[in-house]
Amino acid sequence: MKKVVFIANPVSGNGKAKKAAELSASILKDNAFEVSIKFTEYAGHATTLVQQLSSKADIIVAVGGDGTVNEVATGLVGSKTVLGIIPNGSGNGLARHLKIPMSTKKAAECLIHGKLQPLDAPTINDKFFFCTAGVGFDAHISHVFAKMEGRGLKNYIKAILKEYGSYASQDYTISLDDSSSVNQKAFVLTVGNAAQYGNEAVIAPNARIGDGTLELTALPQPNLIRGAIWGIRLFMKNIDKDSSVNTFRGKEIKINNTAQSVDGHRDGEPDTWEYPLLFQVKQENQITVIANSTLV
Ligand SMILES: Nc1ncnc2c1ncn2[C@@H]1O[C@H](COP(=O)(O)OP(=O)(O)OP(=O)(O)O)[C@@H](O)[C@H]1O
Repeated sequence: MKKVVFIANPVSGNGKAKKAAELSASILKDNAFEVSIKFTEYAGHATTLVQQLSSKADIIVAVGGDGTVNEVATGLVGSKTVLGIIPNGSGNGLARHLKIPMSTKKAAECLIHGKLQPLDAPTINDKFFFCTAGVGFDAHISHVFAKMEGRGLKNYIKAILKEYGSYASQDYTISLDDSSSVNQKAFVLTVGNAAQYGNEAVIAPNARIGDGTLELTALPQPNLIRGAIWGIRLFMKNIDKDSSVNTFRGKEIKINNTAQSVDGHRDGEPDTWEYPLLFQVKQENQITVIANSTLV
């Protein structure tokens, strides 16, 4: 009998994780899986729980958003235990990339009938990310959003509209693998392991989760019209086709700036890093995830 542990973040998705964990656990139990549920008690707890439990489980399922998925997946690096996801956040970028349904019942069925896929575990200055990470306006928004009361898409859009006019592009130098560096003035620099931020907003359309490379998308300072076009292109999944946008690809991406440190984001959660920034994929860190399709 396969052993499945659900790790649910009770604060994700405005508190709906308990119900989602219980419903999905009961569906797996009815299909002859041995199930248990653990709830996180603080930020970072999911990684500790996974490190304690992974040797006793076949599958560990993150019930939450990308922040919870990040913590569970981080704990799985170096183990053979498979990652499952019951999406319960506001963006659910990695779950959407994996075509996992947003309905809890269907996502639970996907845990039973889905396909195993290799998932790279890239790092930014030695901290893992699985979906996207980067610096610039989106990272700034993740820091502003973290200080707001309440979460959800509505608050996220509120933060974007409030900060848009006052945020200025920065000068960066970018080097890929062993190549020489290029100078890039950018409003947003996002590194994709998976393609999207969440909510089907695709910032790195050619990112593939198990191909051992990262895709960097650089957006210059936009005017209002350009910003609106990018908004449409994110959802049309073709931001890379815009003539103002530069994309880069590598196993190792270095980003530097004259500042000492920078506010970044890892899988949508705010983080602060020292320059130079090193985004890196290593084959030995790859884990396995349950997807709804092989086209990831
Ligand atoms: N018990 C807890 N109390 C407070 N914070 C927690 C707890 N468990 C986990 N967290 C933190 O909650 C944060 C948000 O979690 P998560 O990203 O899963 O949900 P979300 O913000 O609703 O979804 P999304 O990232 O898709 O917007 C994570 O950074 C995680 O570390």
